[in-house]
Amino acid sequence: MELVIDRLTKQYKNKIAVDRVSITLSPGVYGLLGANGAGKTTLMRMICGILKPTGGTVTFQGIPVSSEEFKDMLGYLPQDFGYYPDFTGMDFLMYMALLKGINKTAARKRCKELLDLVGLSGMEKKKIKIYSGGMKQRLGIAQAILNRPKLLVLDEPTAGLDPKERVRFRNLIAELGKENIVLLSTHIVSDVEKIADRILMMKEGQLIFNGTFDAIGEKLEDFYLEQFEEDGI
Ligand SMILES: Nc1ncnc2c1ncn2[C@@H]1O[C@H](COP(=O)(O)OP(=O)(O)OP(=O)(O)O)[C@@H](O)[C@H]1O
Repeated sequence: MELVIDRLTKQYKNKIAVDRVSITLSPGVYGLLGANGAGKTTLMRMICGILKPTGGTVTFQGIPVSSEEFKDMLGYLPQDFGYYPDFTGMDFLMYMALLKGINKTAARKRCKELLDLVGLSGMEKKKIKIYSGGMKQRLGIAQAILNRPKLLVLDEPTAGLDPKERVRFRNLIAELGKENIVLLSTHIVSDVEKIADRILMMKEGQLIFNGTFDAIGEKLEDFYLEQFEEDGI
């Protein structure tokens, strides 16, 4: 299983948000690090086939990500995911499942299974407006994996998670990363150092590092800060 990104570029007027990024991903968990504005969201949206590149290509299993066929293999949690506050967790997941074309009986079974997996069973009949930030994030992850995606893309999924929720999240991601490609973005080093098998780093639209955590080890934080030092971050 391979996600092949080849010279991927996105230009907005006179701003190059993603600059000739080339990388091939195979199953595992990838942590995409970068300061605000580095181009993480733009890159992820192109990988998901929802933003058209200015140049370059993205293919998954040889299929262009702009194709309908690819959508069945993708799970995506956007940064600013719109939850419906008056929906219950179960209603929301069912709604997402039906949108993804899962039939009602199968959807009900899958939603229950997922609520359990993300530790939200017991909360499924409660309205989302009373959920904590971490609970909403877990519901977001549940909707992203409804269709058992082979490629899971999570934009800043660790925002708002407390330490206990972080552990739960890490275990869930590690499990999903065994057989699938999981790409998650963050600007916080400690969020990915224990989760990701590989670290990718972006700066001003370019991929400036691609390697294992072991290759930099405990110095990841220092290394990361060095890359952004001149920007005063
Ligand atoms: N629709 C747009 N029009 C113009 N410029 C844009 C647009 N979307 C993003 N940009 C610019 O492209 C650059 C990369 O933005 P992007 O959101 O991909 O970064 P990011 O690394 O995800 O940042 P953050 O961590 O803040 O989400 C930024 O300079 C941003 O201002």
